[in-house]
Amino acid sequence: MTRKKRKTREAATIHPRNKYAENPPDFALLASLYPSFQPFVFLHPRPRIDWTDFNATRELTRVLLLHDHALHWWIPDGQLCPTVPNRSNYIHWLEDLLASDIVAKKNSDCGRVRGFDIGTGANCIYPLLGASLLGWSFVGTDVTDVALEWAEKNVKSNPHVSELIEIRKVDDTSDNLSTELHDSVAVDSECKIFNEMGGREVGPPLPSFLLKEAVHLEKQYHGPPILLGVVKDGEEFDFCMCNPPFFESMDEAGLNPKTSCGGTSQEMVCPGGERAFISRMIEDSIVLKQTFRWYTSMIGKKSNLSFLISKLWKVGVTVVKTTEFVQGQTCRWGLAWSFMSTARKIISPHVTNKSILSFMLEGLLPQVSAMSILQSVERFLSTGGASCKLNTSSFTVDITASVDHCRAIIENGACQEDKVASCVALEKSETQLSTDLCFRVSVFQQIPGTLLVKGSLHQKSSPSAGVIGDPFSPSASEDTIVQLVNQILFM
Ligand SMILES: C[S@@+](CC[C@H](N)C(=O)[O-])C[C@H]1O[C@@H](n2cnc3c(N)ncnc32)[C@H](O)[C@@H]1O
Repeated sequence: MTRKKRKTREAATIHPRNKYAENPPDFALLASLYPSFQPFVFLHPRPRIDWTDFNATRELTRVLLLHDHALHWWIPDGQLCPTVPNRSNYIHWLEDLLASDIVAKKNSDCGRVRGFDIGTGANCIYPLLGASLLGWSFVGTDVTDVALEWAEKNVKSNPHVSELIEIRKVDDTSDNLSTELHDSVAVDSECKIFNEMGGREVGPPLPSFLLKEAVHLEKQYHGPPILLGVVKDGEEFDFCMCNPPFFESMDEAGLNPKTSCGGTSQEMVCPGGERAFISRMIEDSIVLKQTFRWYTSMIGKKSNLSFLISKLWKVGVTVVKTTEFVQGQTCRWGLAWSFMSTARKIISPHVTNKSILSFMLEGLLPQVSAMSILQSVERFLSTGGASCKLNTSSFTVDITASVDHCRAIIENGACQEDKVASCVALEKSETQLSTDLCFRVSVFQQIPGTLLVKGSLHQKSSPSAGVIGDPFSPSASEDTIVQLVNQILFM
């Protein structure tokens, strides 16, 4: 890539609030201000450092943290050395996620944001940046003694933020506990599904496909606990973040000869690489659900990004967001997911007819098209016993269903389709089905990755339409439709 192209690409991807977006580090100025940095700076033909020299990159990080963030910082030889502009991008992306109303906000800790940094490292970079830039509080975890010792040192060297940061040791031996927790969830849920198929109502089960994933994923990651077994009872966080061990082996880790940011095998490598590590994070998040408003991780390989996104949709998250972090020739991705209910963007101010409701679906995979959404709506509702007509030219599905059908589908929405059929069949035999809802679901393609979903109530043949307090009143029906559409889309 030419320098000009690289500069344009970087400018396009560095976060606009990043301190270095407009003013990249000025090596000549820093060298004149900090004599210890001078020996590492080559002034001609333009000021630069040797990125393959660990001492140079560490000194650059030290002076940047001191000069721009008033942070005192150091790491021992060979530990992973973070680049400040790049790590700041992740913090600002999190800030955007937290500020957005995509998922409901938590009312924790008097509005103070609380984060959880998985694998904070000796450098403790994310808690230090998050606390100093934005006043966030953090729990930073790690497994190695050197990381825990130096993370503590880096926190204590900065009394202005030290109250905000707790360094927590991950107990290596507690992996059994985490595995047991996963196993007990799996067994418990399997029992629930078994009972339900026997015709007994025993509460909403976890979908069985999720259990297969859980068992499958468990086989891949055999490291120390990540979230489950580390997060304490009753704790809640606005987000977790993670720069995981990306690689499966040290050979793979040494593939970029153009930089030397160090990194020991404990920091860089885990069996199964980042795919296994983040898969375990996903698995933990299925159990911890709303303990975190956002679960996030950095991803190093694009192929893993698509693998993990499809995994997330399968386990029933409500939203997935991604971003790209580019620095120099390094490109990384950010992946975020949540189990919180998504805020529906109802376009009601100018819509007087409240029987039309619409909301946006954002952050969709490219392969999730308007037609694929409509086809899943049709398939899902037909299996549940509703009558559906898909119109491929107007991008609509017209649906006629009883309110009981709709409710059964909503209540059993986490079931697989074959389970829904049996749930609804059960309902049918026990319930008097009298009230029909006729509604249309339309899907409009917005910008790539964003669809507008509209649910409109067409007619309703209830004798008690409009009676206040009637569960089948128009507003209850609208609510039913919106819940139903949400259920279908996020199943
Ligand atoms: C790639 S380093 C990231 C360090 C730092 N956050 C950064 O961005 O520079 C990954 C870190 O995760 C730690 N780690 C590995 N497995 C872990 C686990 N199960 N829980 C917490 N930390 C873990 C490693 O010791 C290492 O410090």
